[in-house]
Amino acid sequence: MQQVVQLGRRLVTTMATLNNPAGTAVEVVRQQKKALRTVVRRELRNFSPEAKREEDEAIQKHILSAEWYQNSKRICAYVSCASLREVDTSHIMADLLEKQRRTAGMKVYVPRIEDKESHMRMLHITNTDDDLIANYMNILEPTLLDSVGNPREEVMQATEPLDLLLLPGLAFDRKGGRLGRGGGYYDLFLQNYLLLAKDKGWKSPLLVALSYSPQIRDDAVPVDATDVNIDALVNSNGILTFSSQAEERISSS
Ligand SMILES: Nc1nc2c(c(=O)[nH]1)N(C=O)[C@@H](CNc1ccc(C(=O)N[C@@H](CCC(=O)O)C(=O)O)cc1)CN2
Ligand SMILES: Nc1ncnc2c1ncn2[C@@H]1O[C@H](COP(=O)(O)OP(=O)(O)OP(=O)(O)O)[C@@H](O)[C@H]1O
Repeated sequence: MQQVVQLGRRLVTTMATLNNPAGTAVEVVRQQKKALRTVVRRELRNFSPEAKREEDEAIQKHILSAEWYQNSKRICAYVSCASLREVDTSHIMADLLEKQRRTAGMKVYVPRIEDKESHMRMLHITNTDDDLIANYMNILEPTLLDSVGNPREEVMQATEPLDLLLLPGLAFDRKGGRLGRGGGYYDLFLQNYLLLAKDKGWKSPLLVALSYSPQIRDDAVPVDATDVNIDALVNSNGILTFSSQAEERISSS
């Protein structure tokens, strides 16, 4: 029965792509993304804990000492999840929250997923002890209300622009292409935020991802029209820049 259903599905897909040539390319990219995710997940599982620890330290050290990071006041970061084998952000989060306590105008936001349709909000937090709670995937996310019961400020409603976004991801190429985990959360958020920034006449935030060495691919990662390129990629050897904005803000600092 299962086989019949699968055959049926394959036939529907084949017919859809025959009738719609544009659908072919979309489906090919979707399959390429799926295949690359499988390869990179496997490589990350085989990446030794020692190598991981070493790269975690080097990547965070690089960011913490960079001027483009130190000069940013309004920042979105991700709360790293060990079971997803993500580059650790605990030192960065601690630094950001400590600086936020003593710097007027500094704001730190982290993601909270809203539903399974790629909606995610970036909410303001002040600490990692009381403000975060594990979601169904065991990722720590902000609670909806702060400690006194007020709704948290969110990036899409803020009156000032973001300077910097630190992004997770599964695979990256050497030209700014980024492959996420397949939820489309960051792509949709970035699309909406970049539209808002344009509308308000704000300059775009710097989009910087963090990556272990097996996640950097020599071949281009598969992308489609909804994927947003990153400006720069921090790895254990330093930073790779991909855009003129990154060259201006990073290379010169
Ligand atoms: N730390 C962190 N926070 C984040 C993200 C992230 O990638 N990292 N997100 C970025 O979008 C959003 C959460 N989205 C996610 C979407 C899919 C998977 C995922 O596929 N996880 C497993 C497999 C599936 C599962 O357990 O259900 C995996 O990748 O192995 C994880 C997070 C918002 N917060
Ligand atoms: N801007 C968008 N608007 C609507 N849907 C989107 C948008 N971006 C991505 N999606 C949807 O999300 C799903 C996953 O997309 P994709 O595989 O590119 O995600 P990803 O890059 O791995 O995830 P993420 O952006 O969270 O890192 C796709 O079905 C896609 O259509």
